[in-house]
Amino acid sequence: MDTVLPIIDISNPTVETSQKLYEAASTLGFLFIEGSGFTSDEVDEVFALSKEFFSQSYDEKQKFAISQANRGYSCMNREVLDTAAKQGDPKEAFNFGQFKDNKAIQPLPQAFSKFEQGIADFSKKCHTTCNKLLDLLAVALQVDPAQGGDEWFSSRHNWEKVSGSILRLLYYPAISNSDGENEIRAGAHTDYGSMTLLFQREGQEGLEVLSPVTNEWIAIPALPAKNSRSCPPIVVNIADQLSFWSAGVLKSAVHRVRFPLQVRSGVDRYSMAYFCHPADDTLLEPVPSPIIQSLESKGANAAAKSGDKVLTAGEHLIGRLAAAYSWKQ
Ligand SMILES: O=C(O)CCC(=O)C(=O)O
Ligand SMILES: [Fe+2]
Repeated sequence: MDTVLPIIDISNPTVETSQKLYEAASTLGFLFIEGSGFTSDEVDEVFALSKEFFSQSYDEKQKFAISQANRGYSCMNREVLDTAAKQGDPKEAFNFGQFKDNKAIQPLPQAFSKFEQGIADFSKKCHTTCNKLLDLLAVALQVDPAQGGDEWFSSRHNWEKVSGSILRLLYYPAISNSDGENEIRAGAHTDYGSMTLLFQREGQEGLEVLSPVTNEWIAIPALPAKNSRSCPPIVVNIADQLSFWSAGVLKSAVHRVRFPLQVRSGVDRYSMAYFCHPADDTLLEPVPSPIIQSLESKGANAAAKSGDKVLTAGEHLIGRLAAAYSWKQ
């Protein structure tokens, strides 16, 4: 199928798969994966819980208001993704932090606590999928075997270690106003972690990517599933920390959500994002890759090269969240 993004099948990955992934990651920074192993049933189940939670009253949801640890409910206009914007994003979200022994480390509303194990499994599967993609990127980057080789990235994303990884349910209610067509529902931003998986629903499009190649906004479709068992292709995007590690060779592209069709037809958008982060104590230092070293690139980690202090993943995240939620640091 022709789409604006490549669709990469990761069910039986080869060196060619890792090349395709690298190609997409180093140009647009966005791609679709299929053959991920997620079934439509397991994805639909989490979307159903999401719908149930967001349909509750404001007061009910606010009992789980987002904390500085970035867990819980973020109400309409709470988060300012584009920090240059005057007002917050007209969207709602619920963030699940890490799970320990399949239990959330945050209070959960009833809509979720009854399915805690299922959400923990889903979150872990997202994390495992990201680690599979990270290994494939390391193959393409020919990371020095003596320094971690194909597992250089994934060894920094141990599921058991404390990290900023978040499973986020998103809800963009249809807003009927005349200029709604241009309404920005999630301000332009890059993601903070290493990479993000995004689950969308057919007929509820809205994601747009600012192409690092042409500097034009590209509308990302929501594609149908390949067969009745598997879930629709999942959007994958490179985020800031992979860009840091790769001196900007892997692109953490700016993206946003803007309602085109939905507003006219009055359809809500539900999406789910898994923000995969390295362990908090991970140093954001250059990846030992001959490919990166051979490319002349002014990357986000230029500071590291100039001898400045190298940030840890945890330090970097605190700064970004403080800006989006006006937390005091
Ligand atoms: O809902 C979407 O499609 C995108 C959300 C997003 O980019 C984010 O939450 O970082
Ligand atoms: Fe994002």
